[in-house]
Amino acid sequence: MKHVARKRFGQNFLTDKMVLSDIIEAIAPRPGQTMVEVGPGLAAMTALLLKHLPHMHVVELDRDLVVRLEKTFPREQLSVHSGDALKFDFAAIPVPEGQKLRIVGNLPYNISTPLLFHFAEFAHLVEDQHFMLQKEVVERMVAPPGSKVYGRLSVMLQWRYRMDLMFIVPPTAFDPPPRVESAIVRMVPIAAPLRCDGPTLEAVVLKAFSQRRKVIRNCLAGMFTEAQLVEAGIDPTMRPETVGLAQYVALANLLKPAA
Ligand SMILES: C[S@@+](CC[C@H](N)C(=O)[O-])C[C@H]1O[C@@H](n2cnc3c(N)ncnc32)[C@H](O)[C@@H]1O
Repeated sequence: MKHVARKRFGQNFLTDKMVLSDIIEAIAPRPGQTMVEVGPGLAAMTALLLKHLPHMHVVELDRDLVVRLEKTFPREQLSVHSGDALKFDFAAIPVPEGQKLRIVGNLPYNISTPLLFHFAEFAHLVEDQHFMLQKEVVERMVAPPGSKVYGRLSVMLQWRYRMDLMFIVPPTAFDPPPRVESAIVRMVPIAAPLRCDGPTLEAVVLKAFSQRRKVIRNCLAGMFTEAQLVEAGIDPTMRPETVGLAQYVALANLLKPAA
């Protein structure tokens, strides 16, 4: 029976064979690797990945799709985890000694930011992540300081990952087509991120970017004195989008030194 795409689950299914083959090439799956796909949908990517992998895991929220996946693929080939990826414990996936998990997915765009923050909790267990996301989101993720789109997402993710926008995918590659352009991003966790307390960094960055057009001294008034900004290597008249990751980390360490 034909599956009708559900908007509330962010369902835009990839149908373009060239794009699918480019994605698989970018992921470069190898037998023996432990891979989990988030939101497999109608298995367009899953089926191709399984040509390279004897087994993989998927996490899918839509129960109709879960049933379809279980009917299509034998259990020895596909472990289907029925549920919400935002609540999924990626640490529960068994990985052979000395190996790390690879995460892939054409993600539901309506929950992409919370999903990215959820994945970040497992960064130490992960080898890499390849995701299809809204192009604007990927541009924010990889933006350097000084860019108009550099913000909370850039700082928090660049603290944990090395990231590359691999290529752009047009709406015509999907059924139904989304209203926006998409992009593939590669995220490789940084082995030794700059030491600091994550929630404190998050709090500093959130406050800094809550009023982008003000100078950093005013954005962070009440949290840091001007002397502390200078101590962290920041000119108090800078705007939040020109302050680099190392400076935000230095500020977080002033509030709460890394354990
Ligand atoms: C953009 S579609 C991609 C489908 C398929 N991978 C493809 O490329 O054609 C997003 C998929 O994520 C699933 N999904 C949505 N929210 C989810 C969640 N919270 N946890 C797990 N899967 C979710 C949807 O049901 C859908 O299958």
